[in-house]
Amino acid sequence: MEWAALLLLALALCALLYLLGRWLLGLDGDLTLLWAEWRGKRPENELPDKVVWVTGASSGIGEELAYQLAKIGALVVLSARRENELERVKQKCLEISNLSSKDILVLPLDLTDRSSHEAATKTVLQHFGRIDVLVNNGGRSQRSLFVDTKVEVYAAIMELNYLGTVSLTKHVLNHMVQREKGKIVTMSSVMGIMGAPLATGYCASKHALQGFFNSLRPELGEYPEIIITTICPGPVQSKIIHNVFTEDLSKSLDNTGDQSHKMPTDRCVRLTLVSMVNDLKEAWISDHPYLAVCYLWQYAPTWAWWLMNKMGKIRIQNFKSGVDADISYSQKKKA
Ligand SMILES: NC(=O)c1ccc[n+]([C@@H]2O[C@H](COP(=O)([O-])OP(=O)(O)OC[C@H]3O[C@@H](n4cnc5c(N)ncnc54)[C@H](O)[C@@H]3O)[C@@H](O)[C@H]2O)c1
Repeated sequence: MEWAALLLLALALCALLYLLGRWLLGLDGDLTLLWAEWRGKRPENELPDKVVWVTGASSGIGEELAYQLAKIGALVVLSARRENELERVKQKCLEISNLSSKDILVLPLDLTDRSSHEAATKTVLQHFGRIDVLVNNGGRSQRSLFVDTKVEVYAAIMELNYLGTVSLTKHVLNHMVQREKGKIVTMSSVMGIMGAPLATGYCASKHALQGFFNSLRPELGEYPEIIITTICPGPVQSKIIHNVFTEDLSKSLDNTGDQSHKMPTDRCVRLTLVSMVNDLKEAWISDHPYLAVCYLWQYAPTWAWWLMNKMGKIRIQNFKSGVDADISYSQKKKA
């Protein structure tokens, strides 16, 4: 009788552990973020009529941000370098929302042309009278080994991902400090937390952003209504691989590989908006194994370094064989 009870207890424990494991494996964001999604403020209630400036709005995550913001009724500023692409995004925003043309400002902007950022900020203020949220989203990744990569590539990555973001933030923050309110949301990456081969420069630029914003936040202590949020996505479907820096500034990636194993763009953007309206300081948005590695990197770095060595070998092998560097971590290998 006693044995039977013990057996039943063991079986129940195994079932519980199995269910817990399945639940943990299904998570695609850190626990604070997923709690906020479940119990916190909803973007639909918080963002209507807010002026949200999105950089890198011509493709990928920035483009999807424009659509979800427009549907919710936020007033949007769309920035990137290519005006025709921004006009295309604006047209679609108008088709899927109740916004009118004046509610969406197309503002071409090159993040690396820092001398233009003050005037761009003034243009937004002239049009809308305020900036409630700046989303620093524009940026490019990297696929190249350090030994093969020219130093000029490192300078270009920092100029775009780091200095471009810092420069625009500076001008917009001046306005937010005058108003004593506003939100600055920056697309960092899980690569801003961990390190990964083939992305030494990209990781460095995202680590720089993390350090910068984590230091800026306490500098703004006397403005409790100015919120600094960094978003750390893992692999997400977008044009990022088409636009990566390689070992040479003049070279693009020959084979971009299949991207369908990555997190859908709309899910990443939804969780970004949840993070924005719930004033999260940092949010991790990723499927496994990157989400698990984020936790390890934060709480047990020795294990994370061991695991990254294993994953790193696969990344480099994939890259050299012409498939997407992250393909093997996914359940469905299509490439
Ligand atoms: N897709 C991912 O897997 C992933 C993961 C983590 C972080 N991110 C970050 O998300 C952000 C958006 O990337 P994405 O995945 O949508 O890639 P994407 O290539 O589809 O979009 C990047 C956007 O940045 C713009 N951009 C590039 N250079 C610019 C410049 N000089 N000036 C102004 N705009 C410029 C592009 O025109 C485009 O609109 C980036 O900061 C990226 O680092 C992406």
